[in-house]
Amino acid sequence: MGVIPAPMEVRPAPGQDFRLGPDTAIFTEPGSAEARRIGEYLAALLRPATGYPIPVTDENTATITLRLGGGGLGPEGYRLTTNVDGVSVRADAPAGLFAGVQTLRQLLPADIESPALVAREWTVPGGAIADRPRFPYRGAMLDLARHFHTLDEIKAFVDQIAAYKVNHLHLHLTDDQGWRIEILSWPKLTAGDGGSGVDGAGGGYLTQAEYAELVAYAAERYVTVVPEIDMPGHTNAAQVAYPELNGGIAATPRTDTAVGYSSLRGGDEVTYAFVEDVVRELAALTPGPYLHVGGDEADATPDGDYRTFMRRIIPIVERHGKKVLGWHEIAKADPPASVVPQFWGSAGTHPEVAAAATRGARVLMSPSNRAYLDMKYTPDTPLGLDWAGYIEVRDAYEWDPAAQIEGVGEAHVLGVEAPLWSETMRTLADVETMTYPRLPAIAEVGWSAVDRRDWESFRHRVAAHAPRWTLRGTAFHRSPQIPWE
Ligand SMILES: CC1=[NH+][C@H]2[C@@H](O1)O[C@H](CO)[C@@H](O)[C@@H]2O
Repeated sequence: MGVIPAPMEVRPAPGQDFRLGPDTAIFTEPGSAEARRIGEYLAALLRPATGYPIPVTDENTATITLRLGGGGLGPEGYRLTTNVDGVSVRADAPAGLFAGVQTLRQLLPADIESPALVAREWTVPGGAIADRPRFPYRGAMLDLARHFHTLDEIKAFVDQIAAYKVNHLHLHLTDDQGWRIEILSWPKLTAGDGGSGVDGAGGGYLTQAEYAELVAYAAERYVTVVPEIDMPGHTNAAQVAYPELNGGIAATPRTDTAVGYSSLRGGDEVTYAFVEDVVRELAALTPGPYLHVGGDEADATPDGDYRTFMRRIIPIVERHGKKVLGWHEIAKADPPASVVPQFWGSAGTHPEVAAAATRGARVLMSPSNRAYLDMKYTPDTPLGLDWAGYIEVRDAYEWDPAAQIEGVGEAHVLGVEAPLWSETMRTLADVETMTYPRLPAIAEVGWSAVDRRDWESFRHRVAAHAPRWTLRGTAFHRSPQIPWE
């Protein structure tokens, strides 16, 4: 069975396959609008290829049932049982139902992903699955600053990652080359398309209405949006728009990919008025619990200023009801335990991050030599960078988030996230080529128990996903490590 991420427990029941037919219907219990919406989502997945009407009903005669309650496997866990009479998905919460639906989707033949009718048998293998994630946070990050992606492209990306139970989308909205989110109280940030992007291509920005639409779209797929305003470094675009943020000197627009040269001025009160306005507006548009403040590569910020800055802005974010995420340098500001450092180094000893974990912080793991999907697969990969090394599929798969940093074990790990920095990626196809098949690998790293993970099994399972991506029009890299079908 080619399910990715690998479920916790699978008990096949030979001879108990369920066949979908023209009379197949989906039951969701009356009173749960969310369950009903998940039922409609599933029906919309099944109708095009099967050609069946697949009504969603609260009639208990349906053969596919989505029920809330009695799962006993936590907020994202589910139980999926299939026999000749039908398929039952049971979960304690809607997110678990949605996870079970993604598994059901993968239990059906790959042809189910076809947008057009495919005349064939549609069977679900008999058996029982009990499943729940190892870590609560499995994410992907899109860098909209270096090269912008339209709302529709980001929605397509959300559809794709939700299929692998990835439940967070981190949007890197601001950087030296561009500012990609409308802020009403600082309108010049997005004048001129928010900056032109790397090599002068890739300008653009999300209006607040578009951002709100994206957040809602993602939430319907149980993907939480995490917005990032990178500071105090990586701020050249803001300082081009507002010289007062740069001591009165207009910064020069940048389209190169250098880092570490820009900094907000920690000693100027206007800096904190700016942060307050930006955080206030963004927090109001973000139902998710996190706001990412960046904090990486603040080489132009004196250490003392960095600490002062972080100690002043962390309370601003928390006052607006959000938890702070920051790249792991934030740990040097001795932040409160509520702040989540996002680790982007490589495995080893990182005392400041370990100290934060000891104080009770949880760490989000994005080791750059494992999870950075902007790294080339091999030296001859046309797209991507190579400063963290080459990441073939096996490198993205064979690592343990609880064994990256000395002193940061299972209990300290919030989860995993795969960043896609976009210096060299301009189109959604570029992003997809770097994302597939490595993101399913990282999704399994974040979801599946260690004893359920095995490279030989994964490489064969992911090979069977290529027809799904092709039918969905998702580009992917045909890594020689995978026995593609
Ligand atoms: C956290 C972090 N800061 C840097 C680093 O990762 O590498 C990325 C490219 O791989 C680059 O785009 C980013 O600005």
